[in-house]
Amino acid sequence: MDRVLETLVLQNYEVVFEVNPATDRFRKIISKPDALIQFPEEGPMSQVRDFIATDKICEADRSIFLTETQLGHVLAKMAGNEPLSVKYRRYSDKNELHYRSISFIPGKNSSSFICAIRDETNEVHRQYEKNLDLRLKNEGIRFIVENMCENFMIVNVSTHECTTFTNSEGNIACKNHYESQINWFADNIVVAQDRDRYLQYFKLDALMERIMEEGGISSITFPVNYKGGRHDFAVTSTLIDDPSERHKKSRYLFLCAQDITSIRAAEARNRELLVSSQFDPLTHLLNRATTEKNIREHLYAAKNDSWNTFMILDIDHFKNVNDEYGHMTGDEVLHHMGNCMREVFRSDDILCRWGGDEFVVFIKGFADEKVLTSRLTILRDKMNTFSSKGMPLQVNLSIGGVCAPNGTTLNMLYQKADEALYDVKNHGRNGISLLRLS
Ligand SMILES: Nc1nc2c(ncn2[C@@H]2O[C@H](COP(=O)(O)OP(=O)(O)OP(=O)(O)O)[C@@H](O)[C@H]2O)c(=O)[nH]1
Repeated sequence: MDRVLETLVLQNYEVVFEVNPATDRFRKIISKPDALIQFPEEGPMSQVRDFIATDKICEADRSIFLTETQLGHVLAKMAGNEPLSVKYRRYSDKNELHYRSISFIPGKNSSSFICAIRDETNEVHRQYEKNLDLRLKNEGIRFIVENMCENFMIVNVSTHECTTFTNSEGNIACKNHYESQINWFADNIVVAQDRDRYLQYFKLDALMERIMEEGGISSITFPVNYKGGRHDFAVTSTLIDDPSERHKKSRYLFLCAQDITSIRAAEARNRELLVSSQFDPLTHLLNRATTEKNIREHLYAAKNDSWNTFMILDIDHFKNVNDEYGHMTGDEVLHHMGNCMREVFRSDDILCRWGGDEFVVFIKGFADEKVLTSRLTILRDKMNTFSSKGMPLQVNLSIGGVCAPNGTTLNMLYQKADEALYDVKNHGRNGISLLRLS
């Protein structure tokens, strides 16, 4: 068998003919026993073409097959030394699509050429699967880059070769060596004070270990100089196996870098908003709405046999302070009141500016009048010694309060404390009255 035929056999051709172009007749040279079509030993070449063109060929491929396999077309191609292989698809008896080809190879002399038929279905499937994996992988990367992060890096952990995708600059992908890339970032964008922390974290072995320790994903945030300003970047890393290399698994490190500057700023704004919605800006005590909510939550959750204390603290003749010393001094007094309350009560107590010159203290699970009175006395002393711009200004407080078991509603607590306060106001102010509900 000559070399051409040997090659054809090795390449798994099912049927090989020698064709005489002068007579347009074939002579069968090789026919594998499992060949799909068993052709006669010899006959007109048109018989082969017609048979294939009618034998369950895929409709879309028929006319191109007939055109490309015409003798004139075949001879013209071979004269130009162009290899000619016509691909076509046919359905099997089970209606499965098979990928086949018919190839035309020049013979030793111009009096004959070789025509060979082959089934390529398995190869096409293998190629398709590989392409599908690659497509899926690329689609996945594109999705992540477009939707989740601006910058993305894939590192082959065996070769340390890395590809960096930069979405902010129009999906630029560049190949590099992992360590060079990390060093480039360290030299060019990472803020100097964080350089060591950054380099330490991104040492490949250490990072891979950390990913495993942290359950498959590791994240870090560090500041960078980027787009002409200081930005916060969050980098999230994970390890994956390359899905397209089934037999020889390669590990890849995926790193997503997200600019979280605006998210951080929004979080800070939200925190500020939350604080300003809960606190009184002048005294930094809780405002009335938050206090009512917190007290109700406590009353709802606390044990029924516990006792609480609710007190209203009112500055005496505060209107006179404003009128005599001015509104600014009045504000200073209110501010001072807030500071004194924080000094005297515990951080766990609910301290509130209820409104105007009226303050509220709610003490959870505590109702010892003696202790409370001594605390209130300290508070009154502190307010008495208030001075504005070196000028002493005596500020007196009237305090009404109630110690009550937990089942008492907030409305009832307020009402009883207000009655006690009214009593103090009616008896010359500057005093304390604590009721005990049973
Ligand atoms: N400086 C200042 N004054 C305020 C503020 N809020 C309310 N006030 C003033 O607080 C004063 C409260 O006056 P009143 O309710 O008559 O009470 P009072 O003068 O303390 O009189 P008694 O409670 O009866 O002793 C009013 O003049 C309000 O204008 C504030 O934020 N700053």
